[in-house]
Parts: sequence; structure tokens; C-alpha cells
Amino acid sequence: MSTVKLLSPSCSTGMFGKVECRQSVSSHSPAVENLGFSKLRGTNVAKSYRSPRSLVLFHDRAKLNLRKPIKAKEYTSAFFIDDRKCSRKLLKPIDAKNDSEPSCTDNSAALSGKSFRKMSNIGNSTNILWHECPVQNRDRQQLLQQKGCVIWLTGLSGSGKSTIACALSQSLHSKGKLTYILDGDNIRHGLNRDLSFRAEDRSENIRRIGEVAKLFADAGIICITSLISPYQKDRDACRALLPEGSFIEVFIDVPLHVCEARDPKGLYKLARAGKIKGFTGIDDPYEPPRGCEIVLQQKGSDCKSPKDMAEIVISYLEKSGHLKA
Ligand SMILES: Nc1ncnc2c1ncn2[C@@H]1O[C@H](COP(=O)(O)OS(=O)(=O)O)[C@@H](OP(=O)(O)O)[C@H]1O
Ligand SMILES: Nc1ncnc2c1ncn2[C@@H]1O[C@H](COP(=O)(O)OP(=O)(O)O)[C@@H](O)[C@H]1O
Repeated sequence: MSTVKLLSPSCSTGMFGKVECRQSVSSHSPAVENLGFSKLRGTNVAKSYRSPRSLVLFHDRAKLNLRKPIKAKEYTSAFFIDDRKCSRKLLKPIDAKNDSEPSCTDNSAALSGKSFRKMSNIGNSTNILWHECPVQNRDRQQLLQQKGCVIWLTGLSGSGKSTIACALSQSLHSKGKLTYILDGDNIRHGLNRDLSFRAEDRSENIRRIGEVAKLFADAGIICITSLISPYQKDRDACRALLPEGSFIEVFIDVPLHVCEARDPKGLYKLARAGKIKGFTGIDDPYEPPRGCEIVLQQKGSDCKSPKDMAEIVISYLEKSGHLKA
């Protein structure tokens, strides 16, 4: 590991997983920060810049022969890389050595990853700092031999969301794939117990579950959500939280009269009798998905079993590469 040091006290701490060496000083992205000039293992660096995960070193002559990762370090062995306030300070070498792995003993800040991010204000949260860990999504994917994603099941009450979610989870489990179901009914027993079925509460229900699902997907898990999620804009907002291709929207397309005939909980009967107000499909809207990845239809003579429907989703996952790392 190559170690560089600032002459004056650090502003923040950090470690870089990626070191790039370039010839031209002019071709850096506007997102990166100027760290000044540095001298590493006897090599003069014309300029050095950082982006959130990488350190870019510009030099005049031969390429620097650096092994990854690189970290900046001060006398006290606290890791640091300069931030904007210190951008004009000079970097000088104190010790240039090669390690194959980041050291855990130097300082907890080494692993905190808090160094290269700016303080943020998000919603009502002020002065917050993103926390990165060297163990990343790709490492978890390797471990699990699958790609985390969100399978978003949407449809009317009684359309079969929970049943299909279970069939899907069972089938994937038997193939050695890790899944987790976030079921609307279940989450409303805990995390979302404060929410009603008013439009804004349904939106908040979906937003929170979308955020939780995103965390599961980042953990490498195939997260299956089972929510009515009646509004397109809320589903689109959840899609926007995930990387491209990781949000798989599945419409359980079962006509209202079929759901009503099933009525496993007796809720349609209560809604028709006016004893439940704002029931989806009766006196509250359901917006069918536009342009979703999969439609599972239960119409007329086209009656597939929950297991068959789960298999349609699994063949999609196989084709999209989610069942391998
Ligand atoms: N007013 C009203 N409208 C629709 N559904 C109702 C309502 N009141 C209670 N329930 C029961 O709550 C379950 C739906 O919860 P969700 O969290 O999936 O709903 S939503 O996505 O926030 O619209 C739903 O479960 P499922 O039948 O599994 O869909 C119902 O059992
Ligand atoms: N593919 C299917 N074919 C026939 N019946 C189904 C199918 N999927 C679910 N069902 C039945 O429909 C009812 C409602 O299913 P459920 O999974 O509870 O729906 P939801 O979670 O959408 O409210 C249950 O009685 C279930 O056995």
C-alpha cells in the first residue's frame, strides 16, 4: 500500500480502492477534487485529484507502479485524504510500502469510508455523512452467487400476490437462492403500523417498503415485495431507487370479479356493504402498470397455478442473469 501524508493537519479521513495514473492534467472530471501536488516513492506527481472512490494521479513521465488500494496516512496513523478546505496543501511521502490488504489496526476511520463525501442535508436530516464499507455489493453477490434485485408484485387484493410471493420464494430457495418477502399486510404489523389506507399513507407505505427493498437488494438478496401498490407514480419512485434492471415489476393481472369471488378475508363483502371505506377496486383506484417487466394473467380459461406463475418469474431472472454472480 502506498502511503502519502499532508504537511498540515487533515480535514478528513479516507481510503481509496482505485488508483488511476494518467498522463494529462487537463482531463479530469469536474466531480473530482484537486488535492495538490504529491511525491510518491521518489516520483513527482504533477497533480492529484480524488473522486468518491478513486485517487487520480497525473504525472509527466513513466507510469507510477502503484498497487491498489492506496490510502493517505498521517503521523498518528490516522488515515486521511484532504478535502476541499485543504486542497492547496502539498502531499509528501512519509512511507511507501505495499500491502495486499487494508490494515484494520491503524484507525477505525480507515474502514469508515466517511472521508470523501460531503456533509449533506436530506429532508429533515442535517449534517449527515454517507458511510461506505470496503465490503461492497459485488462482494456479497460473489458470496451468494446471485444478484440482488427487487421483484415488485402488484395487483388487487385477492389477486394472488402473497401466494405467488411464497411460491417464488420456495422455488428459489430450493435452487439455493436467498430471498426475502416484504408483504404489505405483514409490514403494516410493524414498521408501517402508523399508516392507514388514505392515498398519502399508501404512498408512504410504498416509499418505505421501496427503501427497505433497496437495502435488501444491496445486500445481494432477491427481495420480493407483495403490495397492492395501486399508484403508478409510487411504483415508479421505487423503481428509480434501484439500479437499471434491478427493479422487476410484476403485474398480477386478475379481474376484480375474480378477486371478489375469492374474497379470502371477507374484505370485499365488507367494502360492498360500506363497512370498509376506500377499498381498492371498490371505492379506491388501482392503476394497472404501464410497461412492467412481467404480466401474470389470470383471465378466462388461462388459469395458471401459483407455482407456474412463479416459474415465469424465475425464467425471467435466469435470462436477466440475476441467478448468478
Ligand atoms: N382499504 C383497503 N384497501 C385495500 N386493502 C386493504 C384495505 N383495508 C385493509 N386492507 C388489507 O390491507 C392489505 C393491503 O395492504 P398494502 O400495504 O398492500 O396496501 S397498499 O399497497 O398500501 O395500497 C390487503 O391485503 P391483500 O389482500 O394481501 O392485498 C387487505 O387485506
Ligand atoms: N394462481 C392462482 N390460482 C388460483 N387461486 C389463486 C392463485 N393465486 C392465489 N390464489 C388464491 O387467491 C386467494 C388470494 O390470494 P392471496 O395470495 O392472498 O392474494 P393477495 O395477496 O393478492 O391478496 C387465495 O385464496 C389463494 O389461494
